[in-house]
Amino acid sequence: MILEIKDLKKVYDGTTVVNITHLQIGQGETIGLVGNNGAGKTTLFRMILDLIRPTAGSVLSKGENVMQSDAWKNYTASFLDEGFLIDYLTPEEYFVFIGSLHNLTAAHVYEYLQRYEEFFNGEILNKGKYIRDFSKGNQNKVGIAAALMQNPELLVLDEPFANLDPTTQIRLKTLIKSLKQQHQISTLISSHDLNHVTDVCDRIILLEKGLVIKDFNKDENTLKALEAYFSE
Ligand SMILES: Nc1ncnc2c1ncn2[C@@H]1O[C@H](COP(=O)(O)OP(=O)(O)OP(=O)(O)O)[C@@H](O)[C@H]1O
Repeated sequence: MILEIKDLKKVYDGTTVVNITHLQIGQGETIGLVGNNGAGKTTLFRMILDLIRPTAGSVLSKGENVMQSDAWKNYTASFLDEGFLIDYLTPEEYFVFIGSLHNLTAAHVYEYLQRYEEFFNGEILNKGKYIRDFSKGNQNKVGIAAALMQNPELLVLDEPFANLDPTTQIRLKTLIKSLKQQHQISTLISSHDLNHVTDVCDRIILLEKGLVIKDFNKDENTLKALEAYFSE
């Protein structure tokens, strides 16, 4: 087990926005987190990454509380939003910087980037532009690729398909699936795209008003079941 959530609560202005009694995430699981706007997905991710503190409860990563240990930072990579990027760098500079945090040389980083040529679709590298001047979709590509580059054991992506063009969405799904096959990586993906999330994930967790309403392994009926749930 890589993650364990115990009695986790976040309360804003008297409203409980996350309320999860117990949740376990196993090694190698690809988990899709779905739920309508305001369900608490991003808040949950922020507590998993110790970006915000819970009102109560804890997140344990390999048994250690993420608020009290730094160990998880060595094997966890994430991209939640553009706040993770550094606007005044070019994508190349940003990748080299992130690589340096993980002891990757610039040469390693450039070698790694070649593998993502298709995903970048000629729009990211050698443009002579700063990250701030890229479109939102292309900024997302930079953030996602930088997260994948860290070769993490736990990968957390908040709405990675949003803002990507359909071609890149499909390429991202292929990337996530191949990562899963090659490494025992655990992945948490939030998404409003029920098609993509059921395609790529083997377990789906449905949040509503901060509560886990459903938690099930994917089978051939999952997409229909989710569509029925959300059309009620
Ligand atoms: N800093 C904050 N202060 C007050 N309320 C907040 C804060 N951050 C989040 N919330 C509230 O918490 C609830 C959950 O928000 P969250 O962003 O986690 O939902 P989400 O499931 O990620 O939604 P979306 O699908 O729209 O991204 C919402 O009602 C939101 O308004």
